[in-house]
Amino acid sequence: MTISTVLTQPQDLALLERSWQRSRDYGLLQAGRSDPRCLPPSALNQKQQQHELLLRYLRHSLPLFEQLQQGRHCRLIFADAEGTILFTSGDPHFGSKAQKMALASGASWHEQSMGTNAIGTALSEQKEICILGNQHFLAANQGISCSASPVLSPSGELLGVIDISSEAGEHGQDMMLTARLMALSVENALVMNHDDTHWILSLAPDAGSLQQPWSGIIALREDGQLLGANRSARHWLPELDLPAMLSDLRQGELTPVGSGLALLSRQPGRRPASRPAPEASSGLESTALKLMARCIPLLIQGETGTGKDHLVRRLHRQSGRAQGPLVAVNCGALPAELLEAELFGYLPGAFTGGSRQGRPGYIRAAQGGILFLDEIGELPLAAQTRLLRVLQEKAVTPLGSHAPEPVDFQLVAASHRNLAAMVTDGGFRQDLYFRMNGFSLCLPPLRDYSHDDFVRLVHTLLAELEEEVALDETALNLLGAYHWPGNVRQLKQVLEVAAVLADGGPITPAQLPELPNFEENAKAGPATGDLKSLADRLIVQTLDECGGNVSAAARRLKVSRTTLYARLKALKGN
Ligand SMILES: Nc1ncnc2c1ncn2[C@@H]1O[C@H](COP(=O)(O)OP(=O)(O)OP(=O)(O)O)[C@@H](O)[C@H]1O
Repeated sequence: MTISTVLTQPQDLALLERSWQRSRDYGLLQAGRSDPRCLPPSALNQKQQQHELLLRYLRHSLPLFEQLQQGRHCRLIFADAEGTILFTSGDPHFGSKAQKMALASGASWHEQSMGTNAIGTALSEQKEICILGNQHFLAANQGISCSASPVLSPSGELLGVIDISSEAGEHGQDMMLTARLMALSVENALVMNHDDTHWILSLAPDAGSLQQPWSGIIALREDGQLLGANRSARHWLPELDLPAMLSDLRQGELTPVGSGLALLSRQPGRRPASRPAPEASSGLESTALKLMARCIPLLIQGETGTGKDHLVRRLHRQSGRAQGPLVAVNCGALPAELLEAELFGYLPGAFTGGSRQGRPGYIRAAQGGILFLDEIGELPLAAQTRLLRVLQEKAVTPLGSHAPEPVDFQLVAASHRNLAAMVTDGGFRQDLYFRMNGFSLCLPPLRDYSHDDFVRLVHTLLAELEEEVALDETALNLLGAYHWPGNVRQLKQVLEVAAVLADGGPITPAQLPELPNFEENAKAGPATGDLKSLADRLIVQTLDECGGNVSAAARRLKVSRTTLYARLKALKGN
């Protein structure tokens, strides 16, 4: 996707008219209520997890927002590509009570439910947009003004928008610029911190613009393979021979390239290449890669948080299609009525409410790369039939067209649902199931990991943390005894929290956060329960074995005496 960086003026009447027309076609009434659809907390949490890196970088850029909008009554919002708000910050007093609720996390600002608005319209038009007061379609939203700027992934997919909303009369043009700067800084952080990044190539027309948020950034692997680029660098890519440049360029020296300048630097804090890669291929992965080389579809099954998405990204990086796009589509997150249009694309005017230019669709966007259909079990039957035809004919016919267009992509599908059972129940087409299930991988839940695999994963996750941190054996054993209903996602979060609490020292049982005890899923045996009660049992047992000597027990537990006394006091209190 390319984005115009020219500020879209509010008087872009053609764009507004298109959006108002779509709002009417969605059946909305101007005088209607502004009640956004709201996600339940579990679904919101899942979406926030999917964007956890992006949200982390957004939080890191908050000082920029605060500095630029100091004292203004406005809110900063991030909404994902479906228009769902995943993050808000800024003036908590801005807006009426209703507006506060409508601008809260979980609310959807897709045009379909909210009509013309900066978030939904920026997503539909895929460009920066400012919607002022009465330019909103719903009268109920006309008290606010908003500016939204799209955020792209390192491979150019639309991830969502950053929006700044204020009272209608208090909206300055600088808010659009702030939203754009925030979007650029988040995009740049995503490119620079791409897993595996060893080299950063900065590009700009002159030395003064180098390393500004709007200059080009390309992330490269140790061997010069492209990992990602920000939106400015994408214009330069066609004229660059990256591996050759990597051998010619000297680190830290400004070098003329085409009509501009390039600066090569090593990613700060990048660990030496000799350190084993945390994602060394397992036997299963190398089998999957061999099959992918023959374009055989893969089906990945596993509970939530077991690492399906992570695996697909690893496979993409190691596959012959690494230079091609990885287009990830969550079939469960797209509204059913939009799914076919988004997946298969459509011609201009194919249906009322569609973008005037038509859309290529995700399948064509995956040309030469991988199409990852997550939650494939949520695909409606009509879309299943269409997808089957695409796989059989290796061609896609966009909505409104009769001319099939050849496509070449690797299909990887994933589901946490039992698809075979869905086939039996008639919820999933059997022929599609067989067609896309060339090879099936099942990712085990964390509770079924062997001790060695669990320890290996813990070390991989620790190695990914920003700061190096050690984990003592008692804490490791406690973690191993827990049943991890949220799988790798949950373990990763626990380690992140514990690392912060450890504050530079090793993680000991004292730093492990309290975890929910979903007993029904717990491992059998005496070592079940939440971490806190496991830790308490261990403390009592150790103290017993040390004959009540607190100093000896603290030494054995590898915690300070003060920590042990504090735990004992809390235990007594209970
Ligand atoms: N092998 C791994 N190494 C390091 N991190 C991992 C690994 N597997 C998963 N993760 C991390 O765990 C979290 C959850 O993984 P992921 O999103 O891939 O799970 P999922 O099975 O796709 O979940 P869902 O079904 O809920 O979408 C992510 O933050 C991911 O980076």
